Amino acid sequence: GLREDLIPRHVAVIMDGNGRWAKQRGLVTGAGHEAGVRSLKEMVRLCIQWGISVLTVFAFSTDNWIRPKVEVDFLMSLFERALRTELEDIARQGVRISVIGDSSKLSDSLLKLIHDVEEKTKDNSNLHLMVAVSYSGKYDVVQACQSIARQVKDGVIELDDINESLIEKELETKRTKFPSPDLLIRTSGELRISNFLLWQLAYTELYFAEPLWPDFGEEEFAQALLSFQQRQRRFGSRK
Ligand SMILES: CC(C)CCOP(=O)(O)OP(=O)(O)O
Ligand SMILES: [Mg+2]
Repeated sequence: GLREDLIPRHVAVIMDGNGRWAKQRGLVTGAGHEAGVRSLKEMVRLCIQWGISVLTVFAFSTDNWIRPKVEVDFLMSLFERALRTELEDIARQGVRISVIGDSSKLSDSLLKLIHDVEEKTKDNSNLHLMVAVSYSGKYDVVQACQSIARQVKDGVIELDDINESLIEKELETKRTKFPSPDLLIRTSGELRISNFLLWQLAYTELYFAEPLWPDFGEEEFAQALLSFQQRQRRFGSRK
């Protein structure tokens, strides 16, 4: 069974397979995304139950903007609907929500809602849920570089001040206690990172699961954690 002392502090999830899940059932893609929201709610409940501190989920990539407009519009309205309907539950569960990603492409109403939810939940300490929307690992590194270059240009820092910890202070994950995921889970059998967190995944244990995201529940999550607990993490050393 799961060992309390070997629970990962930060779990990252690439929630993949919503479209295939809907197709298998002869449903429209949107039904798959709605099932995906239900799956995320269950994952949040389990993270709190098992004492995981940070959960970062890939909800929409900068590369997803090229999907059909009808699907992009549906997903953006689903994010808004989910935030509004779940806000009470999230607050009651003591979940802090942060949204990371390139907000320049999001609607004003979604941006305002995100700001309100982040403000309202900023002191919650049960689980820090970071939702990556219009996010990509390369975007994250670029925005960090731009911020650091601006500080050098403005004379705020010297070139010699640029090091790994300064970059980590500029990445979008700067807002969380444990920025580097201990475990990354990707569902639906795809074996790739797809421009999710990049810098932060340097020593993350990778776990690929066959089930489609809407079918990834308590049993599947427990299996992923069990696999994590059986790994010997060396961080480059010789053991
Ligand atoms: C936007 C993202 C969370 C949706 C993940 O599922 P998906 O639409 O990529 O599903 P498929 O890979 O089955 O098409
Ligand atoms: Mg996919």
